[in-house]
Amino acid sequence: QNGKKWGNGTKNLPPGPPGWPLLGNIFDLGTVAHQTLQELKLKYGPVLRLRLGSMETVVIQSAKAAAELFKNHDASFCDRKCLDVLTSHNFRDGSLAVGQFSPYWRMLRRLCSIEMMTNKRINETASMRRKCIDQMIRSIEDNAVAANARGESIAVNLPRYLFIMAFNVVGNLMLSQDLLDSQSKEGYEFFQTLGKILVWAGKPNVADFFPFFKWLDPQGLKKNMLKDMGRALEIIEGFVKERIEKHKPNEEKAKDFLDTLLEFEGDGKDWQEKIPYEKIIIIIMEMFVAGSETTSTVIEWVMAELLRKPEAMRKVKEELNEVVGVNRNAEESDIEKLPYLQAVLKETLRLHPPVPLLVPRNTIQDTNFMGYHIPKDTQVLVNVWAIGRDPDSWEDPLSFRPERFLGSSIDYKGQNFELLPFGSGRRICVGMLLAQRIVLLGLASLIHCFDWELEKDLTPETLDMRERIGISVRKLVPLNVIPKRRPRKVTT
Ligand code: HEM
Repeated sequence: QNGKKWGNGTKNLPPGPPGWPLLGNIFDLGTVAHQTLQELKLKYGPVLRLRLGSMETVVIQSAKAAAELFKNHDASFCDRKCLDVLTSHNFRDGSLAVGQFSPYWRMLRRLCSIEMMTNKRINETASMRRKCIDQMIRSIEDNAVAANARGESIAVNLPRYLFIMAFNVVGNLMLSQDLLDSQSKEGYEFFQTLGKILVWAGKPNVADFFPFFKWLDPQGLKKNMLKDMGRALEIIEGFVKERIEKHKPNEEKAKDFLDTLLEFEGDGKDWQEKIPYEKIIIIIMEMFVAGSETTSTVIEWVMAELLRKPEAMRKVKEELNEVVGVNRNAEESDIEKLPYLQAVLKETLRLHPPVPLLVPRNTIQDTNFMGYHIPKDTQVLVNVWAIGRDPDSWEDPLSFRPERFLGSSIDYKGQNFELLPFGSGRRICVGMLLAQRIVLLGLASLIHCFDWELEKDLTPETLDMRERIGISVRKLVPLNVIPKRRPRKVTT
């Protein structure tokens, strides 16, 4: 099919499988889309065209094509294609992540970048992250002690603890509050409701492929989303009201993100008024959706890879012993002195990017892309999972070898197109620097405080590394591991 002219017969659209009448290539996606798409690359090359029902889609699958997109065409590709379920309760209109490229989006993006992407602002909240990570370490230990006393296995379901930690970090940044402490019934309900929202948003929906089905909602996804998102927004609104009550004006308190949103009165450029209250609630909720599971999933994948590679785990521990020493906890200020741990994170993000196709883009105009015609309103997916495993970009791509990054300048900050777990360009993840801090300090603390062992019936060779699809790609089988306290002083 390469180079064949499609559609109106005059424009050179990218190649792709022929597909069924009406349905197009829906069945070509398989159950794990990023893996199936990688296989299609072998036949059709790195720029693939699919028709998903009535939705035109282009998939980018090589570092060279990604570089072309982000360096030369980012402006045409910087809108988002939005899932139908995410239009519930006008979510899209307030959202940064799936919002249309618009003055509102530009204003919000700038505001978030200042709050989350500048080292100065991130440094101001270092002790809060330390506190949330210490709480996690303590509760893993308490759980192990209690299980031991009951004569049960002390293995812990690690992703559960990680998710709670990441969720509380976001809660503190947004609202100066641990939402998941034992006191907060609403916090727990919000946490559970968010889990359901992630399920509804992660399921393929017929209404996205055939707008005609929107009103029918044959899978009931919109109905479920309306209910659960409605409840989640209600709970967030409750927290916001409570937090406004608590922080009286002129009181000396560290500013949180809610303060920033409430105080904003226009930027003299894209937005000249206050941010409407309903939008503030949506923005805060979105940060929980975008920031908790992604971050906790990465830590789980790193731990799983290290448990499969005892040699790499040993090197991480040695580095920590050398830099941090045995009598104190790791701090964020240690991170730059931990090059091996940083390399381990890069290698894990290369093999297990939690958002493997990035958040779908949408073209805002007809574009000539690498000699192909890409019409306006085409969904654009970038398969960073396939690019991370591409033998044209990586030597021995399927092996976990953190050493490949030692002495290399390749990073995941959007400039090296063979490694794009956070995307690139105008829509690059706005929480990237924050996520990096949480993940690296979380890992350093988990590994410095405990020796981790697999359960009796598992070996590094038999650890299950299959993927589970949702809004982020997690381990199908949650990592259950045994924490053994290292013989030294730990949490403060
Ligand atoms: C390791 C953890 C994370 C990963 C792997 C990740 C990944 C991504 C990716 C791939 C995108 C889309 C980028 C693109 O289209 O080019 C994105 C967007 C976004 N992320 Fe993250 N993310 C993580 C953590 C976070 C955190 C902690 C937050 C905030 C608390 C956050 C907030 C957002 C937002 C708001 C967007 C939308 C940006 C926009 O459309 O302008 N993310 N993230």
